Parts: sequence; structure tokens; C-alpha cells
Amino acid sequence: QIVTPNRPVTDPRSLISPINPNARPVPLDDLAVSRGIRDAVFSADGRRIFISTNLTGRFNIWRIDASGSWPVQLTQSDDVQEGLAVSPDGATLYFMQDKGGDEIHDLLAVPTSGGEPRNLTKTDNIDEQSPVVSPNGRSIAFVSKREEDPYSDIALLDVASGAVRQLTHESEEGVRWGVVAWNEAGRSLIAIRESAKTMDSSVWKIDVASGRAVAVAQKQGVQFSAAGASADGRIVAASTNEGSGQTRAALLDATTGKWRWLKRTPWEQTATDVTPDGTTMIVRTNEDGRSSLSAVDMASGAERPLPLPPGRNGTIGAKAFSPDSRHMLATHAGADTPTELYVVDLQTDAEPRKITHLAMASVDATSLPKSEVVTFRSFDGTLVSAIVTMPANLKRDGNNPAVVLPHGGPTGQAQDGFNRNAAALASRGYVTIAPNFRGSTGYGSAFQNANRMDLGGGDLKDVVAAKRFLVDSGYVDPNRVGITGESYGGFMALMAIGRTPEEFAAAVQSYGINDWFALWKGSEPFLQQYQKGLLGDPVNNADVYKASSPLTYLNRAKAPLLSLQGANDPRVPRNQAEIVASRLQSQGNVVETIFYPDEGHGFTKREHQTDALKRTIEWFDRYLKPIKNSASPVIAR
Ligand SMILES: CSCC[C@H](NC=O)C(=O)N[C@@H](Cc1ccccc1)C(=O)O
Repeated sequence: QIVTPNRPVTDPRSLISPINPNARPVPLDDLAVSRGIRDAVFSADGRRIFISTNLTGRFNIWRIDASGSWPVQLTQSDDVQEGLAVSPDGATLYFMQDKGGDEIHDLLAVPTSGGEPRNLTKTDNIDEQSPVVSPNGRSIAFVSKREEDPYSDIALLDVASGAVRQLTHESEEGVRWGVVAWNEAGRSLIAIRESAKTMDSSVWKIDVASGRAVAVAQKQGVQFSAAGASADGRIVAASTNEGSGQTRAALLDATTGKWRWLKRTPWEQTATDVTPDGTTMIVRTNEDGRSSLSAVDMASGAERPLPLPPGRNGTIGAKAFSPDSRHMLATHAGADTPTELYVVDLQTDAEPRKITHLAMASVDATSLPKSEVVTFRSFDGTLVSAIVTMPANLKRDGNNPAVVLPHGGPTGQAQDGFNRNAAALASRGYVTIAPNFRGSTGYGSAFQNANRMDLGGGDLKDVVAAKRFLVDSGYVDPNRVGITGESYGGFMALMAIGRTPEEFAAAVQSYGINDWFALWKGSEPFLQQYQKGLLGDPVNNADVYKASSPLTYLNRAKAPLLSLQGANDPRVPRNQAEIVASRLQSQGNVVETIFYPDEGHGFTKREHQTDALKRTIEWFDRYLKPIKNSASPVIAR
């Protein structure tokens, strides 16, 4: 049994389908057309906000007045544009862009008044990401990774000449650097160095002139991160999992090494941002998938909760603040509330101002199903939490269909925000459950590491325990439960139909892993290190790779499978889905595979998002819902 934050176990019979005369299936086109946000920043004078959003079906950059206005489109492209950063003189907006989801980004610049974007890097085999502009506007710090390297570095771009200087010189496989903030009026940078293999991370201060890097917080087996520093660079807004294994935020005195902790909580607490004046640290507390924000005075340590409604709350972008440090951009979402952008006043308790209206009018809290966080004991007694989205107007008669939604990563977490699949399914009568199986983040390092060398073992048993929790509620028919997920969630769906063929009656997997060894051979070197961290060395641990691969169990699969796959996916390439399809076809199983052109790891183009959502719902309707006028399900089991 793995120790996680103590919380009460939920009685499955306490789940209740509410009576709601307004409840109706949310139109799938309306759900798919409801826009998302990838990034947002204030302009240099604080009067405007730049947002990367897909109003047109493509993630381009739009400009609005900070007081609220009709959005003006600044850039257009079929490719995703994000990583926004504004020059201090307010004239230029920097951003990053890849090609068809290939994850090899360039840095670009566009005049904030509009005009032709200029490609600043133009490198086909170097990924340049996450620009952060120096206080004098002359340099841009960014993360740079050559395609063939198993590590990434920080580099500086001289804005006037376009010359690039490498600031760090990493040599350890699987290590990547990240820029946190410019410090000491531009003389130094605060940076993070993290290992994809061990997940250790450390905080560094880098002298910009000499490139000399000094560790501010570093220890083997420990994660340290930082969000920024006070104006004099002395107090660092930091987080660490040292000791308990659970992440805690603190104010770290970089000169004495002394940590000043916030009030204790068993839940994951992370320093996410520091205001430009260096006085206030923003902290996000993630209580079992529900996150809240607070502002902490960096001199006194006094903490003040920010008045966002319960749900999934966070800051957005590398620079979430107005230049006067008074206002902050935050996102809020809930099961019945699609993600929107808010301006929070850090000096008053005024209600945050919603400045986007991204959702269609029909995607609205009066008709959308609600969620609740539940906890159950898994096979070995370990506490596992999950987000249940419950349809309205169900009878507790054990006849309803359900779908389990495992998340990606595996180092990730299902959170109590807006989930398109959950909203579409639950508004059509499916009970959904998104379990935080072992391997998830948010419950401490012992839980996070508990599926290493055992992918699709104990974590799959947690997923099956989530299904049984729903069945024990009395609402769900155990023979009408499906499973769907993306990436690692797709892997879970494949593993589930192969290893536990009696449990799931239909599956939809999106860009999931089928064969870890084949994936490792074709992966770029940095991802190879992440995989080594999860499964060990592929040659010495060939048996672990085999035992953890769905391919090993597909001969036992019975459930009809729909696979959705980006044709350009650089993380889980299309041949993973092709091999699943040919194996299942040769066995006579029902299998259908759809490839989306110009898409990488995740579908970003509206027509593909719409198609994927519609096919997913149709698949489950076909295989999990009873034939009209008949009591038996469509598939013979
Ligand atoms: C430090 S690299 C992290 C990779 C990332 N994991 C996040 O938790 C990721 O891309 N995971 C994929 C699954 C995957 C795992 C290993 C190799 C390729 C893909 C995901 O999105 O679930």
C-alpha cells in the first residue's frame, strides 16, 4: 500500500444522478467549436492582452483591450503559435511556432500593431522554445535543443544582430534546462535543470556575461523548482519535494540557503509566478485535482487566497502580470464551465473579471453535467482518487453505460476542470470516471514512482478498480463500460482490452503506445531517457519492455477498437497504431484507424478535433448503448 495524503474513502452509493429538466446532450459541433487558450500576456503598457486562441479553428495570436473589447487577429497560420513574450518597448511580440506538430519550433517576431511575422531562428533541426525577453529588450533567453541531442540548453539571441550565444553547455543525457526569469536587472538568469530520467531538478543562477552557473538548490533524488525572485535577487519563490516527497512552496533565501515555508498542507503546492516588482509570489495548491491560487508577500510571508471559484485554476503564460504588478491573468474551468481567461486584481478582493467568452452559448452550466472527486481503495489498499462526471436523470438500475478516461503522461493528473469527452459523454447518459492511477502527479513521489518498471500493471489495476467503483454505485452495467484516453491514456486503453478483456466492452485510443521497445528505437534521444526512467534500459530489461507493451496481450483482445492518430506524431509515431490495426484485423477483431494529416501529438486543428469527438461518441453509442427496442447490448459477450 502506497502512502498518499489522507482522505476519506467515498461510498459508491453516495453518487447521485441529479434531476435536471434542462439536461440534454450538448451538441458535439458546439463542444468542438468552443475555443481554447494556449497562452496569454499583457502588453508592455498593460492596456492590451495578447492571446493564443483558436477562434478560427487554428491557434493564432489575437489582441484585446485589457478592459475588454472585440478581439483583433494579429497573426494567421495553420500551425500553432504560442510561447508569447512582449518587448519592453511594447513594439514587438515574440512567439514560437512548429510545422504540422513536428515539435521543432522556431522563434518569430511580429509588430504588436500588426504586420508580417519575421522568423528569427530559421533552423530546421533545432527546437527553439519559450522566449523570455531581457529587461532592456536587447536579448531573448530561450531553450534550444538540436534534434539529435539527448539534452537541451539555454541560449541567448541578440535582437539587433540575430546572433545566438549558447549560455549553458549540458552534457548529461536526458537533462533539459528551462528559463525561469531574468534577474538582477538583466545581469543574471534564474533557471531550472531537470532530468527526464530521474525527475530530479535543481535551481540555478547563471551570470549572463560569463555563463557561470551556480546551483541555488540542488540535491540528488530531489525536485527543486523556482518561479522568480525578489527585485534584489535574494529571495527566490521556490518549491521542493524534499523530505515528504510532496511538493511544497517556500521563500528561499539564496544567500543563506534558508527556507521559509508556507502553512503546511498535505497537498501539492507550487510557486508558479512572481510579480514584475518582485514583491509577490503566486502559489497554486492542488487539492486532489482541484486547484486554488494565493498571493504571498515575499517580505512577510503573509498568504492571501485569490477569489477564483472552485475548480481548476491557474496562471497562464510566462508573464502573467500587468507591468505595474497589479493585475494577473488566470484561467478558471470546471466540469460545467469551459476554460476562460480572467483578470485578477492583486490589490483588492474584487471578483476576477472574465475577459474571454470562448464557449458556445449551449455549452453552459445550466445544462452541463457536474463532477465530483471520489476516493476508493485499489487492489492493494492504496487510496486512489478520480473525477466522476454524473449524467442527470439516471435510474439507479444497473443498466447505464460508463466510460473510464485514463489521463496521459503517465506523469500527469486528471483535474477537475472542463473535459470535452466527459461533457459529451455524460450529457448523453454515460457515467464517466477519470482515475488518478499510481504514476500520477499530485500525490507525492512514492505514488508517482509506483508504476515505474510496471507500466500497465498496478496502474491498470487502479483503472479497473475505478470501473468497479462505478459499478458499485448501482447505476452502471458492468458489461457496458468503455475506455478512452490519449497518449499514455491511449496506452492504458490498449493495455486494458488486452490484459483485462472481460472488463471493457469498447475502446477508443488516441496516439497510444503499443510497443515500448519499437517506440524507444524510433524516439528522439531526450524522450528515450524519459522511457529509460519509466522502464529501465531497453536491452537489459527487454522482459520489462515486453511485459509492459499492449502488443504482448492483443491476442486476447475482444473489444471493438477505434484508433485516432496524428500522421506526423513525433512522440508516438503512426506505426504504433498501424501495428495495432494489422494485428487486430488479422485476428478478425473490429478495428478502425483514422490518421489526421499535419497533426502531431494531439489534434490542434478544429476539423480534426470535431471529427475525433464525433467518432468517439458514435463508437461508444454503437457498442455500449442497447439496440433500440431491445434489452441486450449490441455486441454479443
Ligand atoms: C520529460 S519528457 C515527458 C514526456 C511526456 N510525459 C509527460 O508526462 C509525454 O510525452 N508522454 C506521452 C507518452 C509518452 C511516454 C514516453 C514516450 C513517448 C510518449 C503522453 O503524452 O502521455
